[in-house]
Amino acid sequence: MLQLLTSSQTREADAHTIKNKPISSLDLMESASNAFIYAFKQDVPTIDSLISVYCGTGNNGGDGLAIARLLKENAYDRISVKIARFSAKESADFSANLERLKLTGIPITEITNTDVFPEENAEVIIDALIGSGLNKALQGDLKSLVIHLNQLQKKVIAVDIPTGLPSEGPIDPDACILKASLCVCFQRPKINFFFPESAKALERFKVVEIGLDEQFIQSQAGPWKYIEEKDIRYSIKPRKAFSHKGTYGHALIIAGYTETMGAALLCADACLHSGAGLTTACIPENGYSALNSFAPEVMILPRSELILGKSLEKYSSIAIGPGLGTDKEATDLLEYVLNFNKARIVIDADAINILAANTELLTKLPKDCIICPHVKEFDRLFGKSNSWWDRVTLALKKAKEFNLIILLKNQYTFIVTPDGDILINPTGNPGMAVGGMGDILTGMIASFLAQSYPAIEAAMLAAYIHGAAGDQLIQMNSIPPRYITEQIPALIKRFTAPD
Ligand SMILES: NC(=O)C1=CN([C@@H]2O[C@H](COP(=O)(O)OP(=O)(O)OC[C@H]3O[C@@H](n4cnc5c(N)ncnc54)[C@H](O)[C@@H]3O)[C@@H](O)[C@H]2O)[C@@H](O)CC1
Ligand SMILES: [K+]
Repeated sequence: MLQLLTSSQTREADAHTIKNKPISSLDLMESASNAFIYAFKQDVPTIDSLISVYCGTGNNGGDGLAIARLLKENAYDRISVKIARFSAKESADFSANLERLKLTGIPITEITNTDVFPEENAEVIIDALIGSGLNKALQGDLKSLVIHLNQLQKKVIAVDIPTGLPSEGPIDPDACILKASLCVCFQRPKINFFFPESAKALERFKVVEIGLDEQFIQSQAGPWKYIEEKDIRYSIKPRKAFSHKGTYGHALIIAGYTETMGAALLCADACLHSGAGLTTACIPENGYSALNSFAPEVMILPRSELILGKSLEKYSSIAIGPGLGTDKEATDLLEYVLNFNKARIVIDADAINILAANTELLTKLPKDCIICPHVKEFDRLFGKSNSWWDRVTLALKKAKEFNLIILLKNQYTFIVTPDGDILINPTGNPGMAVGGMGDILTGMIASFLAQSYPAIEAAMLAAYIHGAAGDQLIQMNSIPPRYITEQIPALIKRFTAPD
């Protein structure tokens, strides 16, 4: 997993690398600028593009100056540089790069006030105004410049981070930010890239290596971790020779209601496709024939038997919630499952809403229980938050308080653990924003739990593979959740095979 850094940790990583590699800070800036050029060339391959590089006077601006020079060395020769000089401060590496730039003949314009902006006919703007050194909201001249640049509606490529976006912490919905179509960021994505509010700052990002000390970065403390494919490969266990269905556990899916039986079917079917040895669905009687034709491998536990107190002893995992409804019977079922207290449980959808209406049940959740709310379910359960940063911070507090794993759905799903980690899932795409998608995910988690994966791994595997299945279908505008299920067995096999 990639350890993500706050801006102050990034500064420490820069300083550590400079001291111990060793490398001069000017050479590190050169390395960062070269890495930017590498990504830039893939995105803007046409060397006669008109490019304007907007630079502040700190190190982000220093990068901008070096980038302009290196672009010229890479045959892009229609470049101009605009320096926003609204204060007398400039960093040493900015000054050194300005001297180097002056030798290239690239035209340099200084913007010292915002009464008149220089004419701008560039097709591409490179944003090197402010980077991770942002320490307050944009205001005054810099804010006017950013508003002006946004109004030009050009393609903007940001260096390290879009000007005005904080690297971490709540994103003010009214903040003035230079909107980038691409951000090329250094060594690690910024934590704030994973929150929906960052959509106003950037459309996509690419991460480039600049040569910071990886061992130092990975040893940093902090909850934010980014899941990689190798974590999935490391975690997945191959099916063994001489194994039988009993080896892979027995999952029970308690779900479905007359109007929402489909949720139960999708959930049980996804559980089956994710490798559980046996899957049983506890659904109302009017769903039996649908289940038998949709997924004949899935067995049935009559809802009436469970209500009468049927033992749960034989199930290795239980999923409860998809399409369950929130009536008295559903509440009784959830309470019955929680009182059993031995199962490995995943709670979703209506069962989360039942928890929200009966918060005393939260104290009955067994250790390492997984809940997988979307944003509305989360807010209903734990109260409203003003920003995603606040919401995920609250999830961290609640995960510790109730000893539970919270899988908070988002384009980048957050898996928040009682040990204080926030694992960010990188897979998935907007085509997956379709009803029923969460039911698939819940079935997958139940399946991995049944197969004895530790709960955090079960959540991580399910989130990653669910998203990866969606990414395999990226050519579809919207993806019916059933199609995700079809992808699962082969994807698991692929991640099991040696890389
Ligand atoms: N050696 C290093 O430390 C490296 C730094 N790099 C670059 O350096 C950047 C960070 O540079 P700096 O720390 O110099 O900071 P920035 O260049 O991001 O910002 C410059 C200065 O602007 C001022 N400022 C902050 N918020 C402001 C606001 N709202 N309005 C007006 N002024 C404001 C601050 O005094 C800050 O120091 C990174 O984003 C990256 O682009 C890279 O060159 C890699 C190596
Ligand atoms: K920037």
